[in-house]
Amino acid sequence: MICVLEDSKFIAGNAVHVRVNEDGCKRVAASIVAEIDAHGKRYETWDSHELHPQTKDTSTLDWIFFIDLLNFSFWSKTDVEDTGSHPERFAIEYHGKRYTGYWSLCAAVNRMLERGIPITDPKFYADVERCPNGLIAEMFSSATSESVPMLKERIQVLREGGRVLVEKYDGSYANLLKQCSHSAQRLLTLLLRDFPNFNDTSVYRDRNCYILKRAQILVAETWACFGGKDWGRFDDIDTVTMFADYRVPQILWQLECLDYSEEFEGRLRNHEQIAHGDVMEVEMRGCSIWAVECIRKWMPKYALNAIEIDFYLWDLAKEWQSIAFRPDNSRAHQQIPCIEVRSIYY
Ligand SMILES: Nc1nc2c(c(CN[C@H]3C=C[C@H](O)[C@@H]3O)cn2[C@@H]2O[C@H](COP(=O)(O)O)[C@@H](O)[C@H]2O)c(=O)[nH]1
Repeated sequence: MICVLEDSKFIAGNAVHVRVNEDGCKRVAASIVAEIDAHGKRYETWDSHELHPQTKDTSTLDWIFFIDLLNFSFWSKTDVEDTGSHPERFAIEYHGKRYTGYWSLCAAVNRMLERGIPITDPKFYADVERCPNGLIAEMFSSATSESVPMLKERIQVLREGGRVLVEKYDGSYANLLKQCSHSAQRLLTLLLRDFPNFNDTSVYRDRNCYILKRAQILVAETWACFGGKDWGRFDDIDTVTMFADYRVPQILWQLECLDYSEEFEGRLRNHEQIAHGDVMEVEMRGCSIWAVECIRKWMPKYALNAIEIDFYLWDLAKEWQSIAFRPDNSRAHQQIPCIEVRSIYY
């Protein structure tokens, strides 16, 4: 039985280097409530992002699956200040604009589709003859001197994802969804059973803990893209947790929802590359999931689920990154580097 929530509660209850700050979570809950009072719900804006597909059909499903196979590790060793716009950090040029981070992935995929290459069709990217490694490398051809991180691993993950969809689900994500009876937990179970690359777990104090960042964001983007209906209908969507990436923990610390030990904060500020599975990394990821659950419980006025809070925090983190808050006396304006872990899981 998969239970990310129970595992994150276990991690948060035993963590030494990361602490969930209830007062900070309460303050953030109040600020999200104020934001919704003023501007309405944010997650309903999935379509508003210019690089997200506007059509709502099975090709959109295959776009989302393709993206969430590759949705990991875009942080840059070149852009040390993490401005997102360092002139030499890996970037994809598309329609005259440069995209970095997660958006570079979306731009790279859309650029291929516009060239008439069916890159998101599982039958295509599973086929080494029709879709050789060089074509995938070409998809990620950078506008700068830095190339996409982990290209070799991205190709391996793509081949596995495409092969399993072809062999078990007749070459489409839609057929996988059809076997889930509108259950997010059923989808997570099938993803873990059939696609090893989604198996994002870590051992913490001898317990195997599920984190499942890319598997859960796949559910969430499917749900958000289709507005919770049709292909996006999941009757248990509220059981999906926040997705433990490297961007949301950063803003959770800035918003004082997470507190770090001096040792962990020092490792982050020294830009130490940390191994996936390091105890402090697992504590950061588990406590981030638990912090969002704490924010949720302080919002009786709006029954937001963890996905909606996550999307709000991620979009806010990207806004703050773009205006590069300079350090001032409040922690909210201090930058803290994202954790530097190279992993196919986030
Ligand atoms: N927890 C969480 N992690 C998310 C996202 C998204 C994209 N979400 C968009 C879609 C709908 C929403 O409204 C957002 O606009 C990407 N990531 C992760 O971040 C990292 C990339 O960061 P950077 O290098 O700075 O771009 C990488 O691990 C990637 O997997 C999210 O929403 N939540």
